[in-house]
Amino acid sequence: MPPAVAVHGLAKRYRDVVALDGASWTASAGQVTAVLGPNGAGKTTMVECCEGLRRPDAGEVRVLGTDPWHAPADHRARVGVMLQDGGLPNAARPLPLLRHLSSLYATPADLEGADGLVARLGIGAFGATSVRRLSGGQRQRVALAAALVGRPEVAFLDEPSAGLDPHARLDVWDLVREVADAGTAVVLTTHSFEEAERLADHIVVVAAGRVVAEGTLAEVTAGQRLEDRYFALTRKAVA
Ligand SMILES: Nc1ncnc2c1ncn2[C@@H]1O[C@H](COP(=O)(O)OP(=O)(O)OP(=O)(O)O)[C@@H](O)[C@H]1O
Repeated sequence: MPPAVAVHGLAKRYRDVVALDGASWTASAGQVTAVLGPNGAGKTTMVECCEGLRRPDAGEVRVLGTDPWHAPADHRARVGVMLQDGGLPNAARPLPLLRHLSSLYATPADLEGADGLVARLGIGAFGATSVRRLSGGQRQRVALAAALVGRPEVAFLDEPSAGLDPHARLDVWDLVREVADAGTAVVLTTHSFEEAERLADHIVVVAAGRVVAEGTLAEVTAGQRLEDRYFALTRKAVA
């Protein structure tokens, strides 16, 4: 089976800033792929190119076999997206928003059942509060539910657990694992070694716009701690 996400030689500049400099990696169905790298390494730019939100300058991106920049609406319906800033409308209230999004899909995920996204992510407690009044962690939970409500075949999650309290982090990890086990290719960016170690089937380390390591945890770490390997791989790029 071809990879759900295939990125080859991806390059992107913003004026005189080289954000991506020939990055190549893949992500597979049924796996959690964690993308790690220092601030400014190019992770968000890379994921945005995969989401069809940014046009690459060079290289090739295929998501479910399709070029996301030119993808039709039916492709976008197969892809879940959680942006770093949440990307939620400020005036919306979480429950009506999620119900609306759910109604756009033929076979949405369970939203309000006992084991639905609202209960799993503790959204009920603030389901009627407008997004602008939510805490950062509450917004993130709503954004994650919005990304998953359509049962996507590929889910791009930009730092899904950053800033969450320890209980919420565990809830998010359990949910992400289940979603991947059900067949979704989950691609998440993270700065957490613990998150990558506990959750990732596949790890991509990015530094200065290039992929400096890719593989299973065992392949990437080669017997070292992930943290130590990460510093060795990325130190030169941020120096
Ligand atoms: N819209 C933009 N205009 C100009 N420069 C940008 C823009 N977006 C990102 N950059 C630059 O591109 C580089 C890569 O940024 P990007 O956000 O992709 O990194 P990142 O790895 O996601 O970082 P972080 O871990 O801080 O989220 C950085 O130097 C950043 O300043």
